[in-house]
Amino acid sequence: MRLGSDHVRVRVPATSANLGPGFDALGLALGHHDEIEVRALGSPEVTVEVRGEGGTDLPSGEDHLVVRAIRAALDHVGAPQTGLHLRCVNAIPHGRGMGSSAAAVVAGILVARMMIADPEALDDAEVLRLATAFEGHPDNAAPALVGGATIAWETPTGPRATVLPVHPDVEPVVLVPSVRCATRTARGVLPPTVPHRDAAFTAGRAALLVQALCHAPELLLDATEDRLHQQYRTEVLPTTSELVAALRGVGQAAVVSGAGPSVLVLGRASAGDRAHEVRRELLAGLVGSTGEPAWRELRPGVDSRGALAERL
Ligand SMILES: Nc1ncnc2c1ncn2[C@@H]1O[C@H](COP(=O)(O)OP(=O)(O)OP(=O)(O)O)[C@@H](O)[C@H]1O
Ligand SMILES: N[C@@H](CCO)C(=O)O
Repeated sequence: MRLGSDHVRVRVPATSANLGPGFDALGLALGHHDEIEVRALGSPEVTVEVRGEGGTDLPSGEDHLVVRAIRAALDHVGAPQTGLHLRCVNAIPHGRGMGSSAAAVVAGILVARMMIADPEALDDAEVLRLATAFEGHPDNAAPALVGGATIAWETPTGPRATVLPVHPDVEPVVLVPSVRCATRTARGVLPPTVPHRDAAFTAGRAALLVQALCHAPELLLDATEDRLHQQYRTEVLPTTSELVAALRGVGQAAVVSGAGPSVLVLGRASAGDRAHEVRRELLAGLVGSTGEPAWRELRPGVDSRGALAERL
């Protein structure tokens, strides 16, 4: 496979995985994006400029996650490697449960798709397969790639995903703390097995959640109950767990966003500003050690387009 373009741009959304009971399966694309512009260089060097999230703490060479994903995708289709210059404008917070790593990986693979002469060699099925190999699970990569709410699952021939028609009244709200928690840490506290009754309870809620998201948002509070992962994560996400419980106590469909520590509320646009006021009051009580606000609220909307890539 030869290269066909030396200058490409990709825009990729944040995502919230699990949505409560859909552990490693359900995900939702959010209207909050990273943008990456890449030029192939004649020389073998790699340079990375980052503005926004991660601007001071990401690697600036071959170890950068987007570069690693580009390299893996070029190798996958037998394309030659090349020097690269990346300009990243990052809005997705890192280590907060908003799918930053999946966004970086999907972006890198789509950069490779746009750079090669035959982009069909990296169709969506291949992109999801490669991204899942990086991530270990497809629940963030699927909505980052195709947008909207997705159910992703693994098969012997690779991961697959299907898009759900989200009811227009469903309004995602993300409460983002200033602290991070690595996904590896939040997966490390999960038990190897769970009681059968908890698995059965959660399977029923995951099925109900599909109906609630698509047709019956009034069921979202019941439908977002989970017994597979959130209770175990309290150990590493104590404030997140308290906030989820407090919000659920006042009728808001709050869950841990991805592996945390952010909280996702599946709100309703028709509910007006009262729900926002309740969240503002709860968050006002959560301040950092120096008195600064420790949490912020994002109302990003659902991204229904997924990642966009173009040759420049
Ligand atoms: N845009 C990016 N460019 C380079 N590396 C990134 C980028 N975004 C994330 N990363 C890497 O991924 C790490 C965060 O990944 P992690 O899986 O822990 O959290 P997350 O993806 O933000 O959350 P979650 O998977 O729970 O939604 C960062 O610390 C950084 O190393
Ligand atoms: N399903 C994953 C999402 C975060 O990558 C988890 O909860 O660990």
